[in-house]
Amino acid sequence: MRPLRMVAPPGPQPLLQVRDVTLQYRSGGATVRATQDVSFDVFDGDRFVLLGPSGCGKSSLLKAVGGFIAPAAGSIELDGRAVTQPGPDRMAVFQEFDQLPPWKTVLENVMFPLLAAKRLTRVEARERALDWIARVGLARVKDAYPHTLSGGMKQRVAIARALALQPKVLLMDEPFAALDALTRRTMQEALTKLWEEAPFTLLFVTHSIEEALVVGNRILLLSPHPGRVRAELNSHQFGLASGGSAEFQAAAQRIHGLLFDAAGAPAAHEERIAL
Ligand SMILES: Nc1ncnc2c1ncn2[C@@H]1O[C@H](COP(=O)(O)OP(=O)(O)OP(=O)(O)O)[C@@H](O)[C@H]1O
Repeated sequence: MRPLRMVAPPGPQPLLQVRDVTLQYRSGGATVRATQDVSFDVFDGDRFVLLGPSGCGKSSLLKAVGGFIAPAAGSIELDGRAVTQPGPDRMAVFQEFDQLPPWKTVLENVMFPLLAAKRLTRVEARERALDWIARVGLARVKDAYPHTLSGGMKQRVAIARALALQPKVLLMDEPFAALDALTRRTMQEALTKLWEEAPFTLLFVTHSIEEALVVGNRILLLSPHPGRVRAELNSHQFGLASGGSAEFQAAAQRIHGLLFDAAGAPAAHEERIAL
């Protein structure tokens, strides 16, 4: 079945081009296919969400864009260059709270990649790190060690650390999934606010339909294992304030239908649907 392609891409050249990407793993002598012929474009300033059921290959796609795994078929280009390995132009934030070295303070954690990239002096790196720590609201705990911070605070450090390096794309793999509902909401707000203050390009993985609508301006729906593109949707009309609205609920229903319900599945031809 051909995927729905609802929206003409905004802007001329995509920053990130994913073309017909098939990802697979060797596991115990067998081949596990994670995605099949997945294509999408991400444009500068997009908040692009990969949404789909567990096991559809969202994390694998993020890892491939990160340069951690190579496609078995297809290509990934960032700014016109083939992605072949990890690089500081693609910083990642993961779900796990243990992604920060525990022996470094908040400030040292944020400074570390800046120093490792060797683009800034120590003084400049410190200044940049302090700025980002303040932007994520952690100035007060800049000298604290990760084990003294809450899950939400640790994720804020990880976000500051990633954005301080000014990557071309920020990769986020279910970054708020391990947080309680209230903190998750606060983190969605914090991320949106950071983007509004200084837009960056985001590739965000979630299996929460609501989170996809709130965080993303464009959403790629993937079918169950192995992941194929099911549909691509514009969701820029929704934000943090839209949560309870009838329009938001209807959009969430519609996406649910596209993902899980054969009756709600699109016809075998391209059609335009409004969220
Ligand atoms: N290292 C690996 N070795 C073997 N198979 C793997 C490996 N990593 C992922 N897979 C398989 O690839 C498929 C896609 O996994 P992936 O983690 O990318 O999906 P996902 O959509 O991110 O799932 P979830 O939402 O549960 O995190 C799954 O069948 C998974 O079991």
